Amino acid sequence: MSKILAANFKTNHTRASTQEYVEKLDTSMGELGYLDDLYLFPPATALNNFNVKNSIHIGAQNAYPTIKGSFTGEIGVEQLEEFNVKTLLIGHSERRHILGETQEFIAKKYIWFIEKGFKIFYCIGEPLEVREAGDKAVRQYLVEQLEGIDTSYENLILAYEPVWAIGTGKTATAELIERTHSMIKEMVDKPLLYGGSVKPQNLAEILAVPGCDGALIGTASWDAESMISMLEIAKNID
Ligand SMILES: O=C(CO)COP(=O)(O)O
Repeated sequence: MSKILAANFKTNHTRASTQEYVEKLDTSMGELGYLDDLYLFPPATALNNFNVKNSIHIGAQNAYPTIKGSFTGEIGVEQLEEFNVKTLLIGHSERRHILGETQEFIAKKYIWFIEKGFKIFYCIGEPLEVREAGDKAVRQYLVEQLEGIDTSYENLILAYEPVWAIGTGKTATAELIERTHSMIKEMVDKPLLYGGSVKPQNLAEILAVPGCDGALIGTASWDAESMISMLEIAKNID
């Protein structure tokens, strides 16, 4: 099965640098003969109608469940439609833990956007203290993060991103990823990506894990050359 790669820019890149990045990636995908889908999540200010030849899909890192309205600082469907954006990241741990999104709000957002037909990348993952409490605690934590989420939705991609591995350089071991992915797959039968300090040096090992359908990459995706080298690695695994 072909692997899904996705790049989460978080609060990095400008409109101009995103344009350059997309052009570089598009050219390299052509040269490599990379035919799989690549999802990019630039900041909202860099969303655009990119003119690309390959399967590059642009998603939003966040949006408010509204077409338009009075939600200061937020963007809704009207702003996404301008750039043909039909893909959305929901449930990222930074939005849960730093921006304070509750499971109730996340579920409301999810339901709203699936009704609009959006492709959803839905993130789940436990903090360190839960991991240290063992598999049973992890399972319970992940079950709670799936509360109110219609997991039968056809356009759903899940991402398992343990909080302790995000931006820390501390990647989960292949064994732990395999065990946790198999636990999640028992609950939800959907494509499942791993995220958390994925980089060119560990991508091949991670993509080879049974039950790992791709990677959601933060830090190591921000540099176009680094991302291109990961496309090359993913292509050789297919
Ligand atoms: O949060 C992530 C992707 O959504 C992962 O971030 P890092 O790759 O920087 O650990």
